[in-house]
Amino acid sequence: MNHNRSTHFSTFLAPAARRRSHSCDLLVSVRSLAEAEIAIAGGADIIDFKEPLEGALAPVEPEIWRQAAAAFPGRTLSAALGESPSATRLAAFVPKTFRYAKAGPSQIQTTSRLGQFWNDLDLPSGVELVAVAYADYEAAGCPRVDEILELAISQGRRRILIDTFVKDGSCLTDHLALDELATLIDHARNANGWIALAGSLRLDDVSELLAHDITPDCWGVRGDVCMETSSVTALDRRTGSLDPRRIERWTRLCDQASSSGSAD
Ligand SMILES: O=C[C@H](O)COP(=O)(O)O
Repeated sequence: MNHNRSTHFSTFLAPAARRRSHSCDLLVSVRSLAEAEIAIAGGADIIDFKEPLEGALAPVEPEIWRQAAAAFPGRTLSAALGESPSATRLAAFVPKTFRYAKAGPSQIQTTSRLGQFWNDLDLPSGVELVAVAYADYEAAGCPRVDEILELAISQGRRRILIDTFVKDGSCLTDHLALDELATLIDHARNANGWIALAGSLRLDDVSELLAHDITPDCWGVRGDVCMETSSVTALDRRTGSLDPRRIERWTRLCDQASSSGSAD
């Protein structure tokens, strides 16, 4: 974890603001109904459908969304739509009982084009867009995280996910320093936003972030809840099978984070 890189942010606000009324959700990305059942049994709050083999935010087949909507009524379901133009093409197919849809900003170089991209997504009315920002924005060819957060706030969008675009083993904190993350969370909270952190995070990373009072509204994970294989590549890990014990460990950590936050 790199704590000492230069920052685009000038302020570092007090941790108390970050912990205000804090409760913490766990989002687990799954690629099938069978995986969704494992994630639900392990205590995940948000079941996010995506195909990890195809990229950071790649969609599963819309047929899997439809089956999930029928199989898991009452659960909080999310669909990864991919980047543009896939997201634009798929938005209207998200089942209306899904709660969230995530759309990636890669190769959209300006905030004005990104704002238009979001506005053009034809999501069913009950499905809320989660605006995604990539910590490795240069590799993704999109605006910086703080610019995307600002754009989301200016459009009245509450949900933002900070993820990584390149899944090569580097993680969120290799691209964003602690003070940057703290400032982003405070900024989102002050605008009544909800902010999720992801990006090849491991349990140890999350423990360390929590120890530094980095307390988002949600942690998102795929790779670290998959079985460890003999292969060491990050791609193999995140495309492997889900490990129920690891999901439970993440759930426990989120529960602890929620209870310590709500005591403030
Ligand atoms: O939305 C969250 C992502 O699915 C996280 O995936 P990852 O932990 O493999 O980076």
